[in-house]
Amino acid sequence: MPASEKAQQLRALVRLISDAAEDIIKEWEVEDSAPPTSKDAPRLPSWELYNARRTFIGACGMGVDLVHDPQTRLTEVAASYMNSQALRVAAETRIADILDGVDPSEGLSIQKISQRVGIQDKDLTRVLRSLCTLHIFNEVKEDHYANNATSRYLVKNEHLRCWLLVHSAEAFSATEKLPAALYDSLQRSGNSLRKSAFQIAYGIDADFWHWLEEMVERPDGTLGPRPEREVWRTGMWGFGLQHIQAPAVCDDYPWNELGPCTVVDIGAGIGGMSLELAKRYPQLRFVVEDTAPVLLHAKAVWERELPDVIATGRVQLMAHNFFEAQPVKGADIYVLRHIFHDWDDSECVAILTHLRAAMEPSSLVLIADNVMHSTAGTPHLKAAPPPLPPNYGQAHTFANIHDLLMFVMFMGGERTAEQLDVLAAQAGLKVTKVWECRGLTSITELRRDDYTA
Ligand SMILES: C[S@@+](CC[C@H](N)C(=O)[O-])C[C@H]1O[C@@H](n2cnc3c(N)ncnc32)[C@H](O)[C@@H]1O
Repeated sequence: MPASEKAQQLRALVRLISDAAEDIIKEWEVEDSAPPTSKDAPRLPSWELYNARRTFIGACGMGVDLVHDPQTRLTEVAASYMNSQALRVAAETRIADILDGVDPSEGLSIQKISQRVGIQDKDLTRVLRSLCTLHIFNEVKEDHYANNATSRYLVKNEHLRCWLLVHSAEAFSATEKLPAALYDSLQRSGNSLRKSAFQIAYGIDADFWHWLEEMVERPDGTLGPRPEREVWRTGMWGFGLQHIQAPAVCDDYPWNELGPCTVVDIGAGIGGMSLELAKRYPQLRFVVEDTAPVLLHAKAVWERELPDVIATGRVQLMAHNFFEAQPVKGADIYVLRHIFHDWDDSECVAILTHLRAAMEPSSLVLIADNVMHSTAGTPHLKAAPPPLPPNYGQAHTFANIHDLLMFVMFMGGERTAEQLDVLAAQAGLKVTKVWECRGLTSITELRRDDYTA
């Protein structure tokens, strides 16, 4: 690229960064004047903050690409797993907890940290210096460390700690086999003949979920649940789903504009999404569907959280296999949150076909999943301001990571709205709108293909 073109691009990026920064500061001030109402509920950024953030992050990322030496940048990307593993070590050894309460101007010596975590001080230094360079922890003076604003989030925060381990332990080992899982994909037709990268890495036929539920021998010789199970329960289901993946699906779809409606929550788990909707939107009724064992757990949660809703029948718990005919006919809304990304295309079409058979002309299907946005853009999603690619470039990184994570662990994956539309058409449905939500998960609305507004 000629220097004049690069200069033009760099100036445009710096302008974006500068404008976005002012918007961010304004929104920080607004946030400061209204402290969070609950420390447990995810705090949603305003749309202004959300958009300014992704513009800022995207523009910084694109600026780095523009000004960095390309060969060094490629090398850094190729070796970026080192950062992941450094953070994993810090999470496993609870370094943020060790630094809690330490004088931020003095820090704690590497020798003292090293004694607490059981790693040689000069080796641990490598880990901590890598993280400090990424603005996680502070090296306040030579070989003395303290928490900073980012690492402080990890202090006594078992949910976040486990969420980080979900992404850096088994998923890391599985990702090493991503090339192996890809390179033989043309030789094998149909997912039933293929193994996930996780299965290849662990040399097993069982899928991840069966592996996770296995009983294993503990150090004392007795049998017990795999320790990883608690990590996934605490990190994924107890935190990440609500706080990081889908913080806004109950806010950014116009639930409050629906009249009295029946929402069928398919593969609902304990019905976390319906539970949240039931608390906020009293006009909605729910059918929570999953397998019978999961519903036992769901019943206990609903009885504890919303006993009236269960007693009055505003929610019904119904055992149902989503590969069989849908028992609730003509519901207003069928919602599937975080279901499709677990399944192959043919299985998603089978699920949709059963829904199509149950739908009235006015029924809706809402698919709540990560909607992939490519750098080529799509009319379904808001495009970033130029010169950013339409998907906001590096601000979309986590979506791509998550797509690959679903693939390596479960042979699943996330889809674009266009890919969903192709599946919908095979089941007699069509994508009518994508409701973009703040966070990873958005809502794609499907209607019958004979629907006219
Ligand atoms: C990733 S979880 C999503 C749970 C929930 N929708 C949420 O967003 O919290 C997938 C759910 O699908 C359920 N599931 C898997 N296969 C199923 C089937 N054939 N029929 C019904 N539910 C199924 C699982 O039991 C699990 O609760």
